[in-house]
Amino acid sequence: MRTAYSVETVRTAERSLMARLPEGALMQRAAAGLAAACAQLLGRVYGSRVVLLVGSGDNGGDALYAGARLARRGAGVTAVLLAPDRTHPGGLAALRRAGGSVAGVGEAEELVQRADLVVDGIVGIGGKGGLRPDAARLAALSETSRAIVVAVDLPSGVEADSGEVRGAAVRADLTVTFGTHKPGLLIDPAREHAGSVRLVDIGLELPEKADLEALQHADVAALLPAPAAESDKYRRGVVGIAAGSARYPGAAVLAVAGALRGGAGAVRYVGPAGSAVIARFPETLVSDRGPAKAGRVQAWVVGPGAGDDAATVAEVLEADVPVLVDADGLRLADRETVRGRTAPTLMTPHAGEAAALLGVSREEVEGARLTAVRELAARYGATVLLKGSTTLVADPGGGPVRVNATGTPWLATAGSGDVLSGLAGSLLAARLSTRDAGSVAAYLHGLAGRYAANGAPAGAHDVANAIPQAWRDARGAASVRG
Ligand SMILES: NC(=O)C1=CN([C@@H]2O[C@H](COP(=O)(O)OP(=O)(O)OC[C@H]3O[C@@H](n4cnc5c(N)ncnc54)[C@H](OP(=O)(O)O)[C@@H]3O)[C@@H](O)[C@H]2O)[C@@H](O)CC1
Ligand SMILES: Nc1ncnc2c1ncn2[C@@H]1O[C@H](COP(=O)(O)OP(=O)(O)O)[C@@H](O)[C@H]1O
Ligand SMILES: [K+]
Repeated sequence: MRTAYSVETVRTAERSLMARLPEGALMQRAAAGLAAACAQLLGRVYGSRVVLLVGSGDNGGDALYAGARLARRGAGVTAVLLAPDRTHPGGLAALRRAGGSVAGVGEAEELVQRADLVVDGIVGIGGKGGLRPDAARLAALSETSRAIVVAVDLPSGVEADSGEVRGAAVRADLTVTFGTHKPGLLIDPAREHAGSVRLVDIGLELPEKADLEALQHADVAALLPAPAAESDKYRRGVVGIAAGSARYPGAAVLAVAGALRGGAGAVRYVGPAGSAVIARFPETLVSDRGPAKAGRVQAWVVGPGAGDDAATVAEVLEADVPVLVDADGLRLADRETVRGRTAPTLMTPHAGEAAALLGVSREEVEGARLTAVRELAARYGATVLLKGSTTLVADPGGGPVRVNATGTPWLATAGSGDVLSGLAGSLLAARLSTRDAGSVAAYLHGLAGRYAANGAPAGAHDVANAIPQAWRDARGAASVRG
């Protein structure tokens, strides 16, 4: 599991470690890791031109000590000081001793234009609010520079705890972060500013409960349902799909396509698109009765392509099994009914649907995904999976939010959300919790999107067809294969 911790937790861990170590030891560990990453990117350090953008805090100190290490290996290093009288004194002295030089903000543009490598030490976890004007100008220079840009701990200008970006922010090729990932490094829009992220271990001891978690192959492998010798289709779980309409029969077909690859033993379909579903997937159990009379299921999916069929949504929400609500179902579901359910509910909005539920704009949701997903989960008393460039899954009672890193923008294709809801519903029927079902489905769906697209456009049915490949890939990390 990859984990990320908030600034407050990082500060607490740093304080306790610093109390046990000689002064400056942590910063030396950080600077050594930073300098090594820079050297690797440069290839040849000797003779390279390095510009450090140095703010008045310890983030600037890291940049200066790393710059000193590069200068000792023959790089020409110049530090642009945002606040010359408040620059980290030890770092500045080290750079000078190593032969580095110092410049003012006025000289930054020319220096950055000629640089091979720019190191962003403007602000790290001590940054508050949007960047101040001088810092914002330096950040903007980094955006237009042809040099490699390495951010120290975080790209300056992004919010460490939320991934929000309010105004100018450095756009890095690589971010070298210390001790732990910060949530913002894994959530867009900040994630995009970070480029690749390298974690340098500085020995921090962090609590067990993280603020953000990202599943990895081995975590997914451990959660995937696998049939045992005594399994039959009912024991494996039956998922009910109440989706599609005369107008949108395709949504039903795609949700069933996802569900058939999700580990349930059988897929039951109710709704007006039965003939389209059976024509494509004859293994589906199609019922022409409503959800309450369709036969037993261990989980329901309701909403994809449902149009205005509020009655079916209400009927499904009455079932005492886990329910996944997606697409039109989100608009049609009564909030108090969802809150009052005793069995778990998983809601899967994209940013536009989340915005409508929260009464804010789509841009606001996209700019502050973490806040939006937590707020929705709290309002509905349900697990919420917020789709998009970084998919987030939040439980209503708090706890670590899951972030999915496997997706690809090729997934932004009509119907791919329907495949996801079928897949997640199937995992619910196979008895995963709403949080695990949502995050495992997002993981497999993202991976399937990569396999299906492989650098070229793919349709939603291609994504569904690639789920088994994603599943096998994730299971490859497990020790026992079935
Ligand atoms: N502690 C440790 O053990 C270790 C810490 N490490 C490193 O320390 C970093 C944290 O250092 P930090 O606490 O000094 O804060 P930092 O990120 O440099 O920023 C504060 C400075 O920025 C300024 N500033 C604030 N907001 C601003 C804005 N919007 N726009 C412009 N300026 C703004 C603010 O100015 P002030 O408000 O004081 O006027 C202040 O001077 C951390 O990210 C990691 O890199 C590593 O060495 C590992 C060991
Ligand atoms: N930029 C992106 N990067 C990664 N995944 C994306 C991106 N945009 C959309 N997706 C994914 O594609 C799927 C689209 O779902 P949705 O918006 O519900 O589409 P539809 O309603 O057409 O099925 C979701 O799983 C979402 O997370
Ligand atoms: K920085």
